[in-house]
Amino acid sequence: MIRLDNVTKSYASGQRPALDKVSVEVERGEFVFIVGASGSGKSTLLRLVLKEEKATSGTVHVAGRDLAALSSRRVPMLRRQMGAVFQDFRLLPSKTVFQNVAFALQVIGKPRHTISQVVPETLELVGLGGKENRMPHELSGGEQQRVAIARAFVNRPAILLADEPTGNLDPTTSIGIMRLLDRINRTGTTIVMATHDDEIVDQMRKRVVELEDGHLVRDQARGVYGSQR
Ligand SMILES: Nc1ncnc2c1ncn2[C@@H]1O[C@H](COP(=O)(O)OP(=O)(O)OP(=O)(O)O)[C@@H](O)[C@H]1O
Repeated sequence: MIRLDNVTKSYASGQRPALDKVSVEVERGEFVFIVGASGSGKSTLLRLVLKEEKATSGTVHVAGRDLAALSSRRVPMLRRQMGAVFQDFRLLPSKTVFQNVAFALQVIGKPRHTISQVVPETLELVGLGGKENRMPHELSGGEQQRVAIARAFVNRPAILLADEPTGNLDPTTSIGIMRLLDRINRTGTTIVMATHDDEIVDQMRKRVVELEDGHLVRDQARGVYGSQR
């Protein structure tokens, strides 16, 4: 589903690369944590998969396509197969919960009757049934992240990328968000999540890929946060 072969990403010459000769493969339906200290390259890895950044060398394949060979015309097609959620939620503040989620379908041209059916279903799935008309500022942090997850998942993408999705949430709320991501993963969606949250990684016992200064230093099935090398 996702494959990086010997990928190096340098943002500026003279600086050490953000990723240095990283090779990793994620199969369809997997749940993978990317862990590592601040600056180790986690977000860079996710941005390469989203084709928001270009690898300096090496190749990135997503859903069978070499991203370097993908014309800019085809990028929207690629992005439709991926949802992304972030630490800071990134909701549209002047739109309701419903409108925030519906927007993701409007921009890809889905008809109104589909939107009016799929958005409430997805809000129900993430535990926000009945909150369609709230504004983002009327929601707790955990609820705002649920809206962001609904927006990322409403088009049922094959891949969900999450960059520190629990970074702004307290531990109890974070557990709820992880349960939701786990449920989405069980529907067959591949999930790659960058995180600093050791408790969550230790509880979930999923595959753990650890980065250190841009190097992949550990790839462990049913891993924990702390390195056991
Ligand atoms: N747009 C950019 N321009 C220049 N350097 C960058 C850019 N983005 C990231 N970097 C550098 O690349 C390295 C890896 O950053 P990255 O954001 O991928 O790390 P991270 O592991 O996600 O960190 P954090 O946990 O703090 O988000 C860092 O040294 C960072 O300063």
